[in-house]
Amino acid sequence: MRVAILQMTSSDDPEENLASLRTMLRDAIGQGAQFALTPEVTNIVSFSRKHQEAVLVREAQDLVLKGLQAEAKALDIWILAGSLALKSEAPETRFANRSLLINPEGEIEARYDKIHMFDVAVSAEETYRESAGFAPGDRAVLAHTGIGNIGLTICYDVRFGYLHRALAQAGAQIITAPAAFSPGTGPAHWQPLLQARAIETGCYILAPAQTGKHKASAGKSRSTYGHSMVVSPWGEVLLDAGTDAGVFCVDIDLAQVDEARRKVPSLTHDRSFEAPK
Ligand SMILES: O=C(O)CNC(=O)[C@H](CS)NC(=O)CCC(=O)C(=O)O
Repeated sequence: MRVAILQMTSSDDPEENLASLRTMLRDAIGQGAQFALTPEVTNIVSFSRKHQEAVLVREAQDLVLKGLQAEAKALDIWILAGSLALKSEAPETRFANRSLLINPEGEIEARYDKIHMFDVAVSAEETYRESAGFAPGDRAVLAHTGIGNIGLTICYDVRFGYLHRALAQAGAQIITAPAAFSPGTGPAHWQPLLQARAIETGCYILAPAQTGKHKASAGKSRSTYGHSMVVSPWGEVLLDAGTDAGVFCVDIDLAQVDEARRKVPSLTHDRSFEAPK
C-alpha cells in the first residue's frame, strides 16, 4: 500500500487550509497513494482562543471534514484527518482535538480524541497549556479496516508508550501519530520517540506533521518542527520529510509487521511485577 504524508503549514483560516488539502490530495492521487494522512490541527493553527471560538464549529458542521469526506469519495482514497480542532458537545466548553479516519465511501470509520494534553514549559519563551483550550479524551481507538488495523494517536501521545502497547496488543498494525511538534523539543525527541514506539510495538508509525512558521493569528505567531516521518515495524526511518510543506509517498507492506514481531516477540513477553515502593 502506498501512503501519502501531507506535510502542511496550516493557517488560522480553515477554508484556506481546505483549499491546500484539495491540491495536495490530487498530488497524492497522481503519485498512486491509497491512504493520505494530514497533521494535527489541520484545519486551524492559532493560539487565539477568541479567534478559535469565532471560527470553529462542531464535528457535524465542520466544512473541512465535509470537504475531506467528499474528496475521499471522489478520489477513492482513505484519508486520516490527523486532527481537527472542533467544538465539543455542551456542557464541555473546551474544544476537542480529534483525529478522524475517513474511508473511500466518504464515511467516518473512526474518531479519536487526543488523550494526553501538552501542558509543558519547554523554555521561558515557549510554553503550552493545551488543557486550557482542549478537553482530553479518555478512550483508545483501534480501527479494523480493509487497509489494516489502525491505532489512532495524536502528537504528545507519542511520549506515552503504554497507549501504543495497548493498541498493538489489541491488534494494531499501523499507528498514526499526526503532530504539530514544538521547535524546542523536536530536534532531540521527535525521531527517537517515533522509532521507539515502532520498535516496541512492531507497528508502522505514520507521522504527518505541521511545519514551519505559521501566519500570525491575533498577533501571536507559532512555529512547528516539521520532519513528518514514516517508521517501519523494525524501527527504520523510511521517510524524513524535512521542513518544506508537500506530499511525500512511501510504500508499506503489512507482512513486515509479522516479520518484525517474529524476530523480536517482545509484545508477548509482558510480566506482572510488584510496584516499586
Ligand atoms: O494547540 C493546538 O493548536 C493543537 N495542539 C497542539 O499543537 C499540541 C499542544 S500545544 N502540540 C503538541 O502536543 C506538541 C507536543 C510536543 O511538541 C512534544 O511532545 O514535545
